[in-house]
Amino acid sequence: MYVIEATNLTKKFKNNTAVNNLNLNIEEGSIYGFLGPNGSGKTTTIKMLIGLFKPTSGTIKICGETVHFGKVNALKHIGFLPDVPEFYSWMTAYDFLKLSGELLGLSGNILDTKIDDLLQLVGLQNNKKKIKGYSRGMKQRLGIAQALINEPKIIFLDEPTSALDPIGRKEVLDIIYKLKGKVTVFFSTHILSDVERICDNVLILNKGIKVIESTITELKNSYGIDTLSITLSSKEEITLLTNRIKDCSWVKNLDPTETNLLVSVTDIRNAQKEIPKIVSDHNLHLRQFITKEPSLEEVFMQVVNNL
Ligand SMILES: Nc1ncnc2c1ncn2[C@@H]1O[C@H](COP(=O)(O)OP(=O)(O)OP(=O)(O)O)[C@@H](O)[C@H]1O
Repeated sequence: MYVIEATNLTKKFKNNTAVNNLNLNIEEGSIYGFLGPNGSGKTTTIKMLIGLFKPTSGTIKICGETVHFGKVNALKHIGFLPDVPEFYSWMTAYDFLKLSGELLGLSGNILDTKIDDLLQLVGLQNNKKKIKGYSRGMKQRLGIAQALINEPKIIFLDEPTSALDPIGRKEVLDIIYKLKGKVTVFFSTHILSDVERICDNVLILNKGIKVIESTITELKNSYGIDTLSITLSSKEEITLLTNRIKDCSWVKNLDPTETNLLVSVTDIRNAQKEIPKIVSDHNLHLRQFITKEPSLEEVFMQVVNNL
């Protein structure tokens, strides 16, 4: 079942088309990576999907209910963590979640149990500090807890890891991953390794237009450039191998450094057959031969730069 459906969604700001004819069909329970460079229209899309921006044209359905700008009917299904979340800094995490729950009409033991579970989920269960003493990572984790307080079917996370250090990012990604299958996560970012770690499907947006939508594996298979890393025993051997293969049709790029050669190839099977043969024919000392999968970052750069 699709929990987010957008049809021909467009948003114009005067002459600037921030989102252009975007179609989305997002499956329940998935972690959906919404990728794009700065200014590509990610936040504008999210704001339309959650009813904060009125689309110039197009329709949106959340869990089957049409989103009408200014009406809250479909919003009961969603939670939202903005890119820069705001908190009452004098409160503790518990106080803040209690207030958030009460504003949504929750109370008593039900709310207390929910708060305990959420604090546990985001690793803030024993924290008695006021929010003003929180790190950015702790604030993002509290923001995720707040977005989940009304047991939404979908949470929208707008660049939740962008301002975090590697440890903070890992903590946030681990929490998001734990939600897999339980809540649909719509996760916008420009940090590609984060998407690679946790997302099922990705969409790449560029200048408001959907460029690609697929699984990460399909994306890498279709657009990735494979690389071979070859280690020999001397610089002379690397120079010889570089000269022998530089004109082969399957070589896209060569990057020799001392005893190592990185070869980007267009036809991995041919490269895997021919390079060991050349190494053997010239009696070179092969110390390492590794096939490196393309990273999502390389794929992204290729897709966006080829437009
Ligand atoms: N309220 C607004 N008024 C006018 N233009 C806007 C407004 N909000 C966004 N824009 C423009 O729409 C385009 C898309 O912006 P948006 O913030 O959606 O991109 P983004 O992908 O979220 O970027 P970032 O990663 O930098 O947050 C940009 O050209 C931006 O200047």
